[in-house]
Amino acid sequence: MPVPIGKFLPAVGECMLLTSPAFKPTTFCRRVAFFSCSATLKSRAIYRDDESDWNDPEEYRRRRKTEWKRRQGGQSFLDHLIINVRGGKGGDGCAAFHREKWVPFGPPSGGNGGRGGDVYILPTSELTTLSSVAKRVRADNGGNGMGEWQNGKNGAPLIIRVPLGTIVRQLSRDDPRRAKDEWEAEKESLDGLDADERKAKMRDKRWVHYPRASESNVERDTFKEAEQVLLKQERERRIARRMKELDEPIYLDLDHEEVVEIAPDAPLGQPRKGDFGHLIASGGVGGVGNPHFLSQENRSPKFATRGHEGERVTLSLELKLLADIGLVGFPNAGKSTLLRALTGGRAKTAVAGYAFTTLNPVVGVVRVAEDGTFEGGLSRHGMIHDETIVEEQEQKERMERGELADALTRNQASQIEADQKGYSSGHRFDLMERFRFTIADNPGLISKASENVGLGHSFLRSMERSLALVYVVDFSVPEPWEQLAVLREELEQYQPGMSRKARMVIANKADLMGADGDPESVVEAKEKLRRLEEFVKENMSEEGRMEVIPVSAKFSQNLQKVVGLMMSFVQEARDKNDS
Ligand SMILES: Nc1nc2c(ncn2[C@@H]2O[C@H](COP(=O)(O)OP(=O)(O)OP(=O)(O)O)[C@@H](O)[C@H]2O)c(=O)[nH]1
Ligand SMILES: [Mg+2]
Repeated sequence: MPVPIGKFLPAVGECMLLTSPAFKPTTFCRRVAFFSCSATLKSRAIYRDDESDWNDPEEYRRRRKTEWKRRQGGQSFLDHLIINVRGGKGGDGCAAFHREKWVPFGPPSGGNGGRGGDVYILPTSELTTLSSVAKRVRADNGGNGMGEWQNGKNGAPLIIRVPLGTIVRQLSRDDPRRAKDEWEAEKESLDGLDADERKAKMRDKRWVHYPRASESNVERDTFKEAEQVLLKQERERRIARRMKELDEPIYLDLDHEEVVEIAPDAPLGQPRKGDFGHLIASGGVGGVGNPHFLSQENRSPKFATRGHEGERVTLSLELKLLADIGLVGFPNAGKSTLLRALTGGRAKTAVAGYAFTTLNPVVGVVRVAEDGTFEGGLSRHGMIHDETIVEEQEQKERMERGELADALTRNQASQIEADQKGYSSGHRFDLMERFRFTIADNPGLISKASENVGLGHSFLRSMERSLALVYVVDFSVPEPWEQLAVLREELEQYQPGMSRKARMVIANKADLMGADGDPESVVEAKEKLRRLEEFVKENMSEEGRMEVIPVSAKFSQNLQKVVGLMMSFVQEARDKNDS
């Protein structure tokens, strides 16, 4: 039997909620009132710092998590990551002399150190998020040289795999998030030491001495000369590196998978160019063994050099999310609930009555049939999208009552639905599907987000590539248009012109309007909708005509229209991009 929810949505031409015969309208309405009330109260408590209950351990934990996220400044969103990369250190050269029977004073025979491993970055279609990328990456060190002219082995190259659509940028020197390079790190380690200690430490880092020869070595002219040469080369290397960082910092837009094709007639052993992707940090060169310092003046050099440190770079990785539509709204406006409703509960995004429940953008897929029916609207179980904790509790209770033992599987339920309606969700929808698009649910945006209030606004990066944006406002607050003005302002603060991408305003939680059945509150709700529409018309005309749609995400009401409009925005933008 169809049951109307509230009085307002039916009044604006909304459909009825179809329920199973076992459904009890009275309990249902009581539950609606209870949860919506608690949601509003809770959200207010979190908004105002002074009112929040710091003694509640659960709330305290949540606030700390949100605060941590905010301090990360967007670094810990899945689509943005800062990583420190280090090439492997070169292996040390060896100071040794050849010894064999009847040859007591053989020639110097220390081998050279191996090269440190290089670090490469490789785009691959096998990944879709940056979550598997480590924040600290370090390639293998080269092996040390050994006696009898044995050179150390080279460190293995290390490949960082990233999803297609990743932008790699090297952080500039003045960026506080950049890790120190090898010279800065050394300088820091010398802080607080006197001149002699510094010199000794610096030497120790660069030279390997034959056993018990270190003191005599440093007195010798040949060593002093070699040290001068080494320091000069190092200075030149440092200047060259810094110039390179300044003139051509790493910037890679990894949009295409690299297919390495080697000509069939290529000679054997030809290096497989591009196999590893793009070189981003080279490993340090290995140190040289003591034969390198053999000269007329020094017939038995008792020193060798250590391997160079590998290059250190700090990279910002940014994955351009490929969601067609981005939801923008205040915390608690119901963005996550809306995404769940549109995807029939398939998008796993947490819903709760406190601010900043969503900490990372989440993408869901909306599938639409020829006649405009969307998959989310078919799901019998997904009709009511309650808070995650409530759903879990219900599930638990059902399990304890043993109801789930006889419950139909998703496929069985789908089969019954298909028989009844001709349509069903899941794999069966594949046959009907004619159009699909993706929607990104985002963390809440609040006033002064551009000044890093709330979670800041760095997550908006994930919406830069969206084809269209949709505002979601909480229609049950006294003046929803105020939210709209703030959202628009914050989008502009993030990127001038970004608010022009907005195409529609969703006035969510419309079920709360006129829920008491009082005709006066229905009139009030209609008036509020009119004022919201007027506000949009007067203040947001730059974006073109924007529809204001009252919906109830929680009860999946009026979503058909929303899907229809979203589909047309996406289609239009795709056509434009193609032409
Ligand atoms: N009555 C009613 N409540 C809703 C509706 N949509 C969402 N809610 C409730 O509003 C609260 C917030 O919902 P969320 O979906 O977590 O809101 P959000 O915008 O994702 O919030 P953040 O992730 O914090 O930005 C929850 O208690 C929901 O149950 C709706 O249409 N009607
Ligand atoms: Mg959310």
